Amino acid sequence: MELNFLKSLGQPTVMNNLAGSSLPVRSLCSANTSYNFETLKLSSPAEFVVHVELNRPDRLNAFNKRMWIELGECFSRLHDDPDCRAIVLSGGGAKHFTAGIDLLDMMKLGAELGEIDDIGRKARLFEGLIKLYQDSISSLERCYKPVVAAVHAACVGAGVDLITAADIRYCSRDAWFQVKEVDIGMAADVGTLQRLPKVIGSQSLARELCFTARKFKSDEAAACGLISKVFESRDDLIRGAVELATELAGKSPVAVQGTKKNMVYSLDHTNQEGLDQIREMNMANLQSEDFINAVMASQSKGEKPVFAKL
Ligand SMILES: CCC/C=C/C=C/C(=O)SCCNC(=O)CCNC(=O)[C@H](O)C(C)(C)COP(=O)(O)OP(=O)(O)OC[C@H]1O[C@@H](n2cnc3c(N)ncnc32)[C@H](O)[C@@H]1OP(=O)(O)O
Repeated sequence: MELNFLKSLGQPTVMNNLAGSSLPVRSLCSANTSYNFETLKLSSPAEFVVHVELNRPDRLNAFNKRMWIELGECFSRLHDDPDCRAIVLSGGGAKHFTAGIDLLDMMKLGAELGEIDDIGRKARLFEGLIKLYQDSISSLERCYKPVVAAVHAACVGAGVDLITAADIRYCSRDAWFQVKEVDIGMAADVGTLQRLPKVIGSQSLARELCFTARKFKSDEAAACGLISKVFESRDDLIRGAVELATELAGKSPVAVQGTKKNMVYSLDHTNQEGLDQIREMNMANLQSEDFINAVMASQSKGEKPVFAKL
């Protein structure tokens, strides 16, 4: 392949940047000790990979207000963290991925609402809360780093909202899913109704699942495209998700993050708008050293390119 046009861009050559270069490497945990959350646990199982665990196992990882807030904060910080290139999201503890919204927390909210007489003021409180919860879920989508959701056992209500905002979904054989909102008397309002039909590509099935709130198991989730891989056990699931995230973290962050940005954008734009956006983006990104290094590494034998942090 003719690479002179790349050299003419005046970028560094692959030799400077192949594996074994002296680019400094920081692990997320040692470099950034400020990821301290009450409801989430973060670790770094591999270089540039962050494992986020929902961490309320004694409440089946149900979403209380604190968890909604911390989730949004966590993903918005990972978006900006150059030591993070790919994320695994799982439920901590052996029992379930998540039991959905914390119903005790909702009852507390009911008591708070009881103190307010006026419907207009009650409505304003709800508006703020729903927006907060919507933004929390959308933070996965807004984060440029790919998110691999790893689901075991129950994934109920808000759990489905959460995983449909992830990029890739894996699960263990024992996983089951339920868009439970209708059965607690509400229309789902933090993402499932928007994202699930697009994820599974069937309005008919999505509406059936949302209207009936029926449970569906891992085999059906895989058959309809909600899940792209099923593992026999939870340990295998986490291993598989970390392996995938590690593979993604080894690739050019300019390329991977640009790909996510454009695929998310293209979900609710026309093909032409998507093409316009990627053209604008690649006007800059094709001048990145990542492009040159990746192309040259693909021509060399077995050498893995090393990419600078982003
Ligand atoms: C503005 C709002 C936006 C967001 C909306 C989101 C909506 C939703 O998420 S709708 C779905 C709400 N969740 C549920 O309805 C799930 C209720 N729980 C269950 O169905 C079962 O607990 C489950 C199948 C998840 C697990 O069953 P398992 O037999 O394994 O456990 P249990 O013995 O039932 O539960 C153990 C203890 O956990 C408590 N618990 C379960 N779910 C919740 C929850 N969602 N919130 C708070 N606490 C929960 C359960 O009461 C047991 O407590 P204890 O008796 O004190 O041990």
